[in-house]
Amino acid sequence: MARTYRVTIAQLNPTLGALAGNADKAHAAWLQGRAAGAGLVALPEMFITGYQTQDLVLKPAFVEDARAHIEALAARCADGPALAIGGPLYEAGRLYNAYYMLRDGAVAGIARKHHLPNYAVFDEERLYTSGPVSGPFGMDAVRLGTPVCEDSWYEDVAETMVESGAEILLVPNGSPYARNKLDRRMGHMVSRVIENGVPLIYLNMVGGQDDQVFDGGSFVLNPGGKLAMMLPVFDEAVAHVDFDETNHGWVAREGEKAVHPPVIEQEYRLMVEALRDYLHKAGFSKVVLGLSGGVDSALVATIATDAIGAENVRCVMLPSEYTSEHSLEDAEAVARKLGCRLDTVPIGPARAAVTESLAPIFNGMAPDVTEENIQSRLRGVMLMALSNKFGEMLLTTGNKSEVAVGYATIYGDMAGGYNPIKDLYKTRVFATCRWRNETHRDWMLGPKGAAMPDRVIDKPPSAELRADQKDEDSLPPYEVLDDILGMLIEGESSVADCVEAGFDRDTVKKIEQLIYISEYKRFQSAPGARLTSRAFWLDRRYPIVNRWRDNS
Ligand SMILES: Nc1ncnc2c1ncn2[C@@H]1O[C@H](COP(=O)(O)OP(=O)(O)OC[C@H]2O[C@@H]([n+]3cccc(C(=O)O)c3)[C@H](O)[C@@H]2O)[C@@H](O)[C@H]1O
Ligand SMILES: Nc1ncnc2c1ncn2[C@@H]1O[C@H](COP(=O)(O)OP(=O)(O)OP(=O)(O)O)[C@@H](O)[C@H]1O
Ligand SMILES: NC(=O)CC[C@H](N)C(=O)O
Repeated sequence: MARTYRVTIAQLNPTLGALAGNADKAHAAWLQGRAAGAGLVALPEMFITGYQTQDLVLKPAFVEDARAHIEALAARCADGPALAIGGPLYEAGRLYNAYYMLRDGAVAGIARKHHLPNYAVFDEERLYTSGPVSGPFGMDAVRLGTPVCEDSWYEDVAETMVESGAEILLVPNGSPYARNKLDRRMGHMVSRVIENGVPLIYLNMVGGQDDQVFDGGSFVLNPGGKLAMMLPVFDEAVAHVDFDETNHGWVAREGEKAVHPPVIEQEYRLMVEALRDYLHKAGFSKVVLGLSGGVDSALVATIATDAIGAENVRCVMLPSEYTSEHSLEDAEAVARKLGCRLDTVPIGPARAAVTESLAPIFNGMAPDVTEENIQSRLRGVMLMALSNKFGEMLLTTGNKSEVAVGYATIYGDMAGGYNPIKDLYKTRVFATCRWRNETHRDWMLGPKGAAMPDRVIDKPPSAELRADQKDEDSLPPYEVLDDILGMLIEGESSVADCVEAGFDRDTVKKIEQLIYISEYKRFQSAPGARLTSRAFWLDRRYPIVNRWRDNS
């Protein structure tokens, strides 16, 4: 009689360092798999520790603790299916990124990651030794090869495993979202099944860790590359994959095929998940932010409301003499539509006190950006006071265009613990606001309908730090700025490339200069949700002091 084999895959959200909690999640998935008659329950890469551990994994006590939790999990899961889970392995003076097979109460086998990613946000060569390519795990009915994440982006590991008998490939991943990443993953995995003629399970985790968000989207391919199953993005899911033995080897039965939403929705969801996980995993349940009546803080307030609910979001209007009537009205309208609390804290009296204190030293000097920045810093002082008093994390609101050119006040509006829109260019801020105004999904805790009035989106952006100030007094229009930034940052293009593309050379040189001289601001800035493969922090590491300029 033809045999069948069931693998339960657990697309779950670990918390970095919460070893016992992650083990409990793995155990709960194992119970589901056991109840469903699975032969194996599989979890993603480094699930016991959470991913990415960065240098924490260089601490021997952490690795020993992770190993102890894996062994305890093996004992808990003795009576039922095998359990496969990622974790670190310290062996003969070397550290590996490993995938453990637990069976009959013990560690039955270990695969060691061979290809260590060492680009973008990954530094695995700094942390781990490249392992030898292992042969397959012999399970009850099948032989299973387990290339770990990056291993499956190359031909050799899967090929060697299949040559040594693997009949099914199971790829555990810690693969964070970046724009169009699913196409890249799919391209690599289709190549592996076509080259090797065996089915493949691609298993990713979900959830936010610092700036990165693991987007799930686990899937199953049959030989030839046909999709047999697709799980949703961002949701936790435990699914059963059934394989039938045929004359041509194992074939996965067709199952759920989730259709993933368009990029604008995925990225909005990502910013929501990133913020919620950052707060909850760090032990916060509430936030505070300055709501200016402008579009950036309106979007951040909306993301926060969708992530943790209006009752946990405090908005604060901190007007000065330059705050326009429409800003007051717009801040009020946004908070009302979202259902958030809005407090008003005028900064005039504090500003007068600072001006008076500094007057003897500034005597005879004309006002300049110093006085503008004092206002911004006083807002930071007030907002951090509220944060301290009420235990609400301060959100900062600079979009990627501003962060790129340093258009923000250090220790002023840059004050804050997390920036949900740090990797979202201003032109995308506008598009995202329009999209959210027209769209509501079950996972949004905020209200249906337009939370951001048209005027908030359509008015010319202004910092309102002096009379009649507009962003375009200091910067090119955002459509132009964002295109140039896209070339200089995402594309690493030269100044000559930008001129060739039709941009004015003086404008490009000015933007280049602003990017380089604001490196110190980004170094001191809050982390934020990573959307692209060129987000500020780990993807792009530039020197702070740098006198090179591109004279092309
Ligand atoms: N390489 C370096 N390494 C370390 N520190 C460095 C530095 N270069 C300057 N600095 C320090 O940084 C200071 C200059 O930076 P900073 O004080 O931020 O001042 P700055 O960048 O000159 O001014 C802030 C700009 O952001 C604009 N803006 C836009 C949007 C919103 C807001 C807002 O506040 O709401 C502001 C504002 O209109 C103004 O043009 C220097 O005085 C110096 O202390
Ligand atoms: N009057 C204000 N009341 C409350 N917060 C303010 C006020 N002005 C500025 N802020 C805070 O400082 C941030 C930067 O402000 P600013 O208005 O200068 O720049 P922006 O990038 O155009 O942001 P926004 O689009 O939110 O106005 C705002 O997003 C907000 O969090
Ligand atoms: N965990 C990993 O090996 C990450 C690198 C991997 N290729 C990715 O999906 O981004």
